[in-house]
Amino acid sequence: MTHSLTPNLDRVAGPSDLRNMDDATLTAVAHEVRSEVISAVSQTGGHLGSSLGVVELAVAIHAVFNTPMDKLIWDVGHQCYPHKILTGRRDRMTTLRQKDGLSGFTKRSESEFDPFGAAHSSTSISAALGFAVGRDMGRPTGDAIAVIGDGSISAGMAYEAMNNAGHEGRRLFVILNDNEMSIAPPVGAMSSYLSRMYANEPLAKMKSLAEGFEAALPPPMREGAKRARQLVTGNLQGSGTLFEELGFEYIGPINGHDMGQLLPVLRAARARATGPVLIHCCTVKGKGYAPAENSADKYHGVSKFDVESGTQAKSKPNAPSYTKVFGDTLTDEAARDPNIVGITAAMPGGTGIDILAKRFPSRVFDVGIAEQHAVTFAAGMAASGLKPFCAIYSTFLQRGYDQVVHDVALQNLPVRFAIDRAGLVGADGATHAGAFDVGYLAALPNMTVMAAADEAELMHMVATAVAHDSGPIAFRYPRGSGNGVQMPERGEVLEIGKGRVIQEGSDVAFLSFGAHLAEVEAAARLLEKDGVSVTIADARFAKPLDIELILRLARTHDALITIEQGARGGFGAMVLHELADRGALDQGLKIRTVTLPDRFIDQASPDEMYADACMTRFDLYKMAVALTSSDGKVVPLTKGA
Ligand SMILES: Cc1ncc(C[n+]2csc(CCOP(=O)(O)OP(=O)(O)O)c2C)c(N)n1
Ligand SMILES: CC(=O)[C@@H](O)[C@H](O)COP(=O)(O)O
Ligand SMILES: [Mg+2]
Repeated sequence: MTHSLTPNLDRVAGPSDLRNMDDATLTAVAHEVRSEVISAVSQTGGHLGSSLGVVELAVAIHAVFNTPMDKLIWDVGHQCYPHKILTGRRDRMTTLRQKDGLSGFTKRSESEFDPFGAAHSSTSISAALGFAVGRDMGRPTGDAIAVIGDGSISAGMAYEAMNNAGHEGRRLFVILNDNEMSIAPPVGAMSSYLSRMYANEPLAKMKSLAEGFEAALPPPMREGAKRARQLVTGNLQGSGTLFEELGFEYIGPINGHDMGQLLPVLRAARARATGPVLIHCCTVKGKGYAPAENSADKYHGVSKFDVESGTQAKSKPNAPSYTKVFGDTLTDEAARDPNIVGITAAMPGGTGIDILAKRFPSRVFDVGIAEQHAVTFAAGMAASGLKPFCAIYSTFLQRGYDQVVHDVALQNLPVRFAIDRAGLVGADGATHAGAFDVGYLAALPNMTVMAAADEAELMHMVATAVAHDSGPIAFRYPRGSGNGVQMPERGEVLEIGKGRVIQEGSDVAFLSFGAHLAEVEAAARLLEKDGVSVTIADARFAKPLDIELILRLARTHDALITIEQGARGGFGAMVLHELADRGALDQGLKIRTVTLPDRFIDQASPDEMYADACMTRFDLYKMAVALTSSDGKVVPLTKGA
């Protein structure tokens, strides 16, 4: 007879089962959930460290609150793996972040236990407050609980929400999961403030509990709470934390791995709260798995790994990553130009800004998860005469859009936007797909927008951005490694608004913008086998466009196809506007725009996602054949269907 390694977890089909368990069994369940998370992520890769840090929290919250009637909202959602295991998705954990599998984040369409989707940070308190208002206005919904990390609570949205929640005074629970880590070590005054809050206090003590909460706690904790409050505030009224000033009842700090603290505190809070409550839990990122706890990044995001040793299976790339090429090139440029500075919003490693920071630490600014501030901060620097490189992933820059419009473009300030993770990124799925930046940037007066076709082009674009002092400029490049092309010694300054012709043909012209060029070249090889003569051009710029080149391609070919790794409303749309305005579409030109479809694409490998988007070489080939065939029959792509 075989014994299950998870006898207690095996009894949990859903959170309601937790509510019939005693505290010791809940502790045992947490232990088993932790091994289950490690085992699943070792096979799939994913956000391990953050998930390991909230195992006890997930068990305790589901045991105390009445989910799914009560709405549990995980900020970012990257720590939701224990929650998924406990909410009926245990048997699908090895499909995490894969095509047709479980999302790596919370997702409304996936489970009734995911009341609000996430992946971008700092939205949970706003959403929870929305649910609280819904409840108070008679909607069939219970309590609202937001769990937010110390990194994510540094963002403006979280304060906007707390400011509003304190004013509303509605019953609402915010659990601050404070592990003293963002992706990188957290930065900023808020992070220092949180550290000070528990630096001198044993975790078991309560700093400031209202009388009602204290009374509801078991006697030893009640005494500890009172004592701690007196110690810190000198009186029993005990106000003074930032959260209290914002109108929250503050409970904590407590040890977020000790069920003996978590369960009574949550029960007391649930029994007594009348307004917004903030429960400050101290946790350890990577808790319970030594390789994670001991690593510098706490295994924030890992690839598949060997559980015994913690060694991750990382394939050796044939070419440097775009991120590294950007970081190295910017550092070389910065060595020549002391006005260059770098800005990142909590992603120093992800953006390659850490390379610049290593060489010129005083010229790099990590502002925390604060993209809006990052953009306006960069605008101020540009106004002062510096050359700021604001390096932000395409999707996260969405959060700073008004700042790009109002503070940068409108004032024509030369902020350089280095837009990493452009296009489809794979396992993080739709929330992280860099689909919209070309559309939202190219729409802006004064803005110059470039996309790198390969890593050498990226070097040229960094050099071009350094030289371009007359207004804002952006360049985009994808996640992952380059194509292994020959790299120049140094990037060349490109002529603004000029594309390049890769090969001349006569039947069909592919006008590519950005990193899909290699796929376009592969399509051209297929077409040439069929005797179709193909021109390939790399537009380099979506704004300003190389009108001369585009008009020539339109005049001299039967068909023109634009290609970009972005949504509709981007490069292709800019080309169509220009051609239409110049009357070039009046003569029956066959033109098609290959873009991402008008729908969100779920997680899969980038190749699978581009196949789903009908953007493979075979799709391009079929489109070109249809456009150039003598009967003129067009085979429409199925995108958007
Ligand atoms: C708007 C936005 N910017 C950046 C990120 C990238 N990001 C994901 S998790 C994370 C760190 C979050 O830290 P914290 O909230 O403390 O959670 P922890 O990983 O420590 O559990 C960052 C910067 C994001 N998801 N959303
Ligand atoms: C949750 C989150 O937003 C980040 O951790 C993100 O998953 C990082 O993505 P990269 O792996 O592309 O840096
Ligand atoms: Mg953290």
